[in-house]
Amino acid sequence: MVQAKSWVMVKHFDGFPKDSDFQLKVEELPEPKDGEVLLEAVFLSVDPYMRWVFWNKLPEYCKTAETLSSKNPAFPVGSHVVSHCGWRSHSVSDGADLIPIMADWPSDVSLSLALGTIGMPGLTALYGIEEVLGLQKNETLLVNAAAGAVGNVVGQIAKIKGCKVVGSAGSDAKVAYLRELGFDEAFNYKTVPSLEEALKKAAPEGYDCLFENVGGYFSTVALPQMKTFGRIAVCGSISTYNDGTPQTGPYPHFTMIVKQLKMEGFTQNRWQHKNPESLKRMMAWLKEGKLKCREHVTKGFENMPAAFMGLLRGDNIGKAVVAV
Ligand SMILES: NC(=O)C1=CN([C@@H]2O[C@H](COP(=O)(O)OP(=O)(O)OC[C@H]3O[C@@H](n4cnc5c(N)ncnc54)[C@H](OP(=O)(O)O)[C@@H]3O)[C@@H](O)[C@H]2O)C=CC1
Ligand SMILES: CCCCCC(=O)/C=C/[C@@H]1[C@@H](C/C=C\CCCC(=O)O)[C@@H](O)C[C@H]1O
Repeated sequence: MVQAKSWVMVKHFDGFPKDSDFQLKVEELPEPKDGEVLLEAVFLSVDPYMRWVFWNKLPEYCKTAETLSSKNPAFPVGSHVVSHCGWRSHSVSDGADLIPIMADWPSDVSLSLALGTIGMPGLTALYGIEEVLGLQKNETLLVNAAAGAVGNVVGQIAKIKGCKVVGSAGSDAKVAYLRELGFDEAFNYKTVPSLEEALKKAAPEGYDCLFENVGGYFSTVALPQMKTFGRIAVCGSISTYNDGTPQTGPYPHFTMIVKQLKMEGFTQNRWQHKNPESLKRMMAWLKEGKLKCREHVTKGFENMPAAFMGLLRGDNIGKAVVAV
């Protein structure tokens, strides 16, 4: 018998999540039956979409876990997987929801990156750029929440593709990090006197592509800065996730008509058939030093809600993860 800890939601979020919305539970797990495995979490992910998933109670939360005991030959004891079975320290799985960590994962690369650059957020960046935007060499790309898990990879891949990259982020330390990564222009959207002027100054020629992570006011100001026939990949709209009442206009349609813009929302799982090849490609970039990784690590399973709320507040530079 193993004692498993899990975080559950005891009250629906009302605006920004609070400590009292979460509760830590402890339960005894049964031994795995034939075909099952017992997993122990090594790293757990906190992601913005969990603000919604918690509410809908979808079994989506992601973690890397090690197999402790196994009655499923596909997952031998000591092997590592990405699992989607919740904010749990231990879980029993029949293997259906488990993704083995990429074969030949280098021993000097932390497994936590399977939740970040070499995982879901990295794939989001890659597919947003290649499948949605079709970004071309010498184009100018704008990305917001640029120092976060998805945004920093967006900027780095766009540089690999020979583009001019402008990033916005919410602190001077984040802006310094973007410059370190090779972004051509970066600014702190919280302290610039005018967002419109900052966007114009960074790219007087206008933007071919916008990788949209933030939405809301940022989007309203950025759209008129697009070039005619500009493309926008709507990946997220984090500035609206904690709104009690939905934000209302200005609405984008007039600008979209005048500028003849193309806007497409997406989730990265549309291209999951490409994941094995894509992850290999990104791991190669990482090993060649073309893709740098930074993480914001919170220690301790008991600190999951704090890590999650910190992410929504913008505490993280790079991917926010919890190390058990
Ligand atoms: N479509 C898809 O398949 C996926 C979409 N996403 C989306 O991509 C976006 C980025 O996710 P991810 O990289 O994991 O998260 P991040 O690591 O970027 O963390 C979230 C960041 O959002 C910024 N932020 C928080 N509140 C606001 C606000 N009110 N206005 C502007 N920025 C804010 C903060 O950075 P700062 O200090 O710069 O404000 C914070 O660090 C999210 O919108 C998410 O929902 C993520 C994964 C998959
Ligand atoms: C629900 C708000 C999602 C905001 C964008 C985002 O962060 C997407 C992340 C996806 C996530 C999808 C989760 C929920 C989507 C809607 C659920 C439903 O009702 O079907 C997960 O798939 C990982 C990211 O691709």
